[in-house]
Amino acid sequence: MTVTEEKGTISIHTENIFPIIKKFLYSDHEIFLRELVSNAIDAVQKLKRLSSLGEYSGELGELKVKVSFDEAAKTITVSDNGIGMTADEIKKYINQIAFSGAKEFLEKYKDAGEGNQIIGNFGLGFYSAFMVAERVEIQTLSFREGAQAARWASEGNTEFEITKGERTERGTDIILHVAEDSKEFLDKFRLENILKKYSRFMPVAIEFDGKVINNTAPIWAKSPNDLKDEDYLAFYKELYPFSEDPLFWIHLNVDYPFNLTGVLYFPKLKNDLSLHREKIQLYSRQVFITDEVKDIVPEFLMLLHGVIDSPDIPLNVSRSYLQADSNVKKINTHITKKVADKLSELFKADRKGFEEKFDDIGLFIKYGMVADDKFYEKAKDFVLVKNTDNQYATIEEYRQKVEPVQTDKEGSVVMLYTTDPGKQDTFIQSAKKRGYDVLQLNGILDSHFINTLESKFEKVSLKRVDSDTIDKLINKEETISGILNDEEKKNLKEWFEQTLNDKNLSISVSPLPTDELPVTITLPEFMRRMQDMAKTGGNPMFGSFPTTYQVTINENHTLTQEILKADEAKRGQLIRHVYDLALLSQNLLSGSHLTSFIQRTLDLTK
Ligand SMILES: Nc1ncnc2c1ncn2[C@@H]1O[C@H](COP(=O)(O)OP(=O)(O)OP(=O)(O)O)[C@@H](O)[C@H]1O
Repeated sequence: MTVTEEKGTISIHTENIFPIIKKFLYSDHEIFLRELVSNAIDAVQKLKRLSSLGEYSGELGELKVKVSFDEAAKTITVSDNGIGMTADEIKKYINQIAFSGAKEFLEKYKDAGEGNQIIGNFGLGFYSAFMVAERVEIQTLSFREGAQAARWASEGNTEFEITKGERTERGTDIILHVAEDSKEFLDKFRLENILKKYSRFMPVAIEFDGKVINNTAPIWAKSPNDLKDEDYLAFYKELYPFSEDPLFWIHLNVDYPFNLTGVLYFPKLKNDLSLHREKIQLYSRQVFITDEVKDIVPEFLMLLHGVIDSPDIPLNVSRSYLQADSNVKKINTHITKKVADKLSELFKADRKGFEEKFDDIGLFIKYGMVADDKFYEKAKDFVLVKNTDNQYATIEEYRQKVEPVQTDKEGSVVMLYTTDPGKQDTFIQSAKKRGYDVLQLNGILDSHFINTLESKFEKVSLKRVDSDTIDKLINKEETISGILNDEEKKNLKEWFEQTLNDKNLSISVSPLPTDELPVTITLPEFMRRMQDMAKTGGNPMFGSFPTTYQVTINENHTLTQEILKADEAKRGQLIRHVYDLALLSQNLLSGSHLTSFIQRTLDLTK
């Protein structure tokens, strides 16, 4: 195994791959360091394996990778004491394999066509060194007995040279002679930052500037049995130093049919979902790949934090391809199932604790239910609803609870809800007086959640408590009799129309219980829903429909009798007054209307 000097031409057909690669990976030049450090780590781990298999009997020594730079000489060096290479191996692995990776990249690029984005983290391996170096040199000594040190150098074109090398100890130095336009990398902070970004959890010690920069045994690579809560919390702090503690976490550990490890944390969700996105980091065998996991992790799971590590996620392809990849799909399904199982387990093991956490995790669960049918199937048994007395129930528990009182004449269970207990109090109280229960559904996703529930639960509908008068809210067989004749009703309706003079009001006279307000203003459920959906991403056209409020005059109320009896002047005053009371009960009375209401009230008590 002696090194014979050689010059040669690397066998690829395209002479000018390099400028193309350089151009298209422009924004990601820094990954050269990830690739070279990964190779160095592979070389160390291969040696460890050979040693444990008994194929290498020499001393292992302190296995490590060292990154250094020399500003004056304009070099960056990645050294390892791994298996090294013989001259023949350089020819095989570097000349053929490394450069064929580059060729493959070019072919993929051609296939993808101009407009198609190629994912930045294409594993270009060794060749990526040429994104920052005008010349790359390898000094290496193989672990094999009697091996001779070898040196390889190339300028990134298709020519290379191999000569005798200088290394006296087992391992490899990759020396980059940094190009003029990449001098920014000859900087301690820059290099340290890149190393921390990509190599923070790589499995072999990496030394830079006199210290080890990585944690070689992050918790996701350990067995859950060996870990305590403190370990998970400490790791969370390590990942997100300024965040509040997470609520709980899931340790992923799959060998078959794909390889996946990781820890996913449930953060305390704030109503602004965008704050929580893009926090999952994707690794491949402890090498950081990306924190843009958009197409790898289902949308709703992106609210989770933590780490996913899988060598089975293809990274060297375009994003549209990634979504269709069968491993990615399996991984998605698996994670979704694990997350649902964990929540179900928490619910069953500690219902009270689950209820206490529900305000923080409810948003996440509902998001999952709206977005993913499989998740819905599991979550429907543990998702909770909370009523205005702050009591929690599952959907089924709640359905059973309200069924006796809140079933309408079609046999549908009508669940009532409020989006604002303060503003809708009058309506809540009148519902409660009739023995109805009212849910609080005021989260940002609740309008979608309500639609999902209605589409999945047969004979269940949800209505906002102020969407109709109490008799029609839950339309039962029983009718309340009215005390007015047709003539009186007709007059009332006309007087109201003339006095209020607003074409957005649809006025009617109805028999309501005497303890209801004389006038009730409601916005029908369907109309409000169309508006809500338009606000949160539905068809915006619905939002521009004119809003018609229903104004219902309670013919059984004593004040209505007063209106009928009053002279014209008093009648106008009373009509405005009962209408203002209706507005007031919904917190809708403001400005000059409020001022004249106060004045009128004072006049009345004179
Ligand atoms: N530091 C090193 N020590 C020993 N062998 C190395 C070292 N660096 C590279 N090699 C050899 O060169 C080969 C080609 O490296 P390259 O990084 O281009 O491809 P890869 O590591 O096989 O794949 P990829 O980087 O795309 O995951 C490696 O497979 C390895 O055999």
